[in-house]
Amino acid sequence: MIHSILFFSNTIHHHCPTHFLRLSNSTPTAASAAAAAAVDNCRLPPAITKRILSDFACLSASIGAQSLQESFSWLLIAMYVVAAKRKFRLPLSFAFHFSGIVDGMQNSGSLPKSNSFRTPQQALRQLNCCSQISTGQQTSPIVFPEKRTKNKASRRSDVSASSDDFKKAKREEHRIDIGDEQSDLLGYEVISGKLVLDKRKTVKATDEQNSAETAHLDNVDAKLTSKALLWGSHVLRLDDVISVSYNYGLRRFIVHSYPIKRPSYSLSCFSKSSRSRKDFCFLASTPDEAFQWVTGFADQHCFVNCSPHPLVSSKKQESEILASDFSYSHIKSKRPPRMLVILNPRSGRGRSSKVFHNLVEPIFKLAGFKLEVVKTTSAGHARDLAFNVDFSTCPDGIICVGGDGIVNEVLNGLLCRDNQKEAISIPIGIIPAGSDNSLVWTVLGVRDPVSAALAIVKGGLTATDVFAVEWVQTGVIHFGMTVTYFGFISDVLELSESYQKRFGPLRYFVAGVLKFLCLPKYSYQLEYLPASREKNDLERQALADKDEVDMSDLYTDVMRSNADGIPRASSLSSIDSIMTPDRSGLEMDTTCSSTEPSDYVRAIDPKSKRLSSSRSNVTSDPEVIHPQLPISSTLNWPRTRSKSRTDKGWSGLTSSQDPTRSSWGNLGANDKEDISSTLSDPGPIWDPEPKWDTEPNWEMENPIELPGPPEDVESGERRTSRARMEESWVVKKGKFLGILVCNHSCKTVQSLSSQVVAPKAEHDDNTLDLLLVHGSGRLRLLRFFLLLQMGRHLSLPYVEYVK
Ligand SMILES: Nc1ncnc2c1ncn2[C@@H]1O[C@H](COP(=O)(O)OP(=O)(O)OP(=O)(O)O)[C@@H](O)[C@H]1O
Repeated sequence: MIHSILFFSNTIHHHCPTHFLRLSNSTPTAASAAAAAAVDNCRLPPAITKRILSDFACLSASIGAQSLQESFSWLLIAMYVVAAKRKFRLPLSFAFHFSGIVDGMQNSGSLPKSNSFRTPQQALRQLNCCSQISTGQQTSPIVFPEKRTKNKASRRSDVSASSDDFKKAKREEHRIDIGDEQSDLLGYEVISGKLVLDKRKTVKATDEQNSAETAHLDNVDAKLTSKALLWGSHVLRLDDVISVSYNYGLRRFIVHSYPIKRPSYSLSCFSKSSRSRKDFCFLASTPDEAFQWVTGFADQHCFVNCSPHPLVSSKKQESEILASDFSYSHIKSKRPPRMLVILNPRSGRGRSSKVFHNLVEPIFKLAGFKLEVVKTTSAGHARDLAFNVDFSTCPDGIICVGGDGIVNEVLNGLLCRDNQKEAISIPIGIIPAGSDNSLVWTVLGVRDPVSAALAIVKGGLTATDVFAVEWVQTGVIHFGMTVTYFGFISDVLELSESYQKRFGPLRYFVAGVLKFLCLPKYSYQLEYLPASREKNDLERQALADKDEVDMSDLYTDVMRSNADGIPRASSLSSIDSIMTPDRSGLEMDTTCSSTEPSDYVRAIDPKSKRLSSSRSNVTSDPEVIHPQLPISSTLNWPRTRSKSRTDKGWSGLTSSQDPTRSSWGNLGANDKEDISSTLSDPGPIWDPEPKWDTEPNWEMENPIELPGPPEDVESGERRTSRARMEESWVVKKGKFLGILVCNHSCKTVQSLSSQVVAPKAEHDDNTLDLLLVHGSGRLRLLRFFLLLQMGRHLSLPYVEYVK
């Protein structure tokens, strides 16, 4: 609405200058005074009121108005424009509320009597008409694009509407026009006609056959577009629709939705907007039209829960019904997805089960999901489940209900499987029900379980980089998607494990205080490869050389391979790239080690150094940066995005290259909860297309590039490129309070403001962002954490940020 009004005002400005001249004989002072009084009556926030009046002053000065009523129309437009700019929500009904205020003022004598107040839509329509005349073109964006599906409903209802209906429709006409003005935001029209919104709580199946029962109900113009259902002044976005319930042969169908409910302005400081279930029961004019409406929803990828006619069970009537009402073909709805739900009952202080069963499960049920729910019994259970699950039982994905820890376990379980190729393509859905849900908040901008469930129902995939951390002593690899720490935070997380039973979620605080009181000095040598443009170019070149196809291509392929065109099941995230352990581990200590940028970070503390059997040269100067060539030229070739090779070859290689290490599938004791749990980042853009229902075809050539050994034969050109990349390695040695390696910007979940830890980091940019907190001492540490809370930590002179 708001945007379309902005759009309209632009249209007016561009196409209708003569019209403005015609209106320029107004009385600005009287109009301003009346406007001030009317706006005041609306009780909007003072800042917005002020802005509206100043915008109105400019507007009326530039266009003028023939009458006070004209002025009010412009004033109302100014209100919507200001509200749009300020992201303040004026509901669609506000125009009517405002006109009521003006009428009230007129009746009470505070404004001169006038003809009926024109809504801005009417004013706009008039102006727009002029613009069309003056330009001689059809410029109005009001009109929906050509109907894609001609339907009987609209035509027939037009013809068959009774005169009463017609009068009612007339009454409602101005309302539906509001929806019309949003047409640019609402996509193309699928079907339109008359519908009755039935608000009766209990309705017998036979009631609707009796037209007397529904005669008193209002018949309104309704329209289903590719993005919303509109009726009267209501707009229901299809993104908020879960499913449609429908009985063949009836006029009635129910639209199940979870629209966002925003708190009223006065309460907006205290309560957040939330989603809650709303079912809208509609009656079409005929069963035939109802069928078409429901088919329209199915065409827009809404799940349709079709049932037989309620009387079909009654044998006596069956033949009659079949003869009269069941001449319909079946509605082709999307295939209900099958998923595994892994629920950590301990998450979120034991509230996760309640969250799932009360809030989330009903949504999945409405959407027809077939779920197998498994509750974890201990730490590590989720990883075992993901490691062992037969994908044919959950082809559409795994939903994690809990905090970041459970997601990380599932990720690690999947990536440790023999069939990684298939495993990394299994979508992971996340229902935030833990005490820390930074990943889903970070990557999708979703914090509440209902929105997360809705996002899963709607489909779409978000590709996410995955990094690997390797314990050099044991060779254990741990995967993560958020952040990995060295130094103080790492120690706190480790210590907190031992307080899990005693302190529960408070354990982080207890461990933090204890560690702070006996803060050690952390010395590290750190090696990293800064992400430079040159390096990125080289990498891109290398990838192009290798004819690389990434994950998104895979899903595109899957989409294309879908025979019936219904999109595939999806989830909140999928694993886009995997870091490989460095095969040259015999020569050096690495924490991450493929040539993905994330593996361009290595750090070693003295303890690791002692334990490590092999070590590259260490520089003696603590803060000296110098180029180094730490990697043998054949062993560190970009692998994650290169041509695929067999799964076994990949995991087998690690052990064959380095007998001291276990394979990738090592489910070692060092695997613990993702230490990303305190941090997150703002979400990416969803893949706009839902991807339900496409069968993955694992037999086809899988374009996912799994990590693998480098090509044996390399061109001289490539070798040169790599040598140049390796030359840029930076080595830092000294004391660090902490080293944070972030895969995304890490918005802190707890904070009210939206400051982030690593502002330049993104979840899918093939780089990791390093935050180096140099030095030692409690005061420094305290300052760092205090400024982190305010988002100003990067201003500290001892904090270094490297991409
Ligand atoms: N049934 C269980 N009993 C005990 N621990 C479990 C169980 N299931 C999973 N866990 C462990 O609990 C850890 C934390 O789980 P999760 O992140 O889902 O919840 P949370 O509420 O965010 O956790 P936190 O306790 O960190 O606040 C996981 O890493 C997992 O290893």
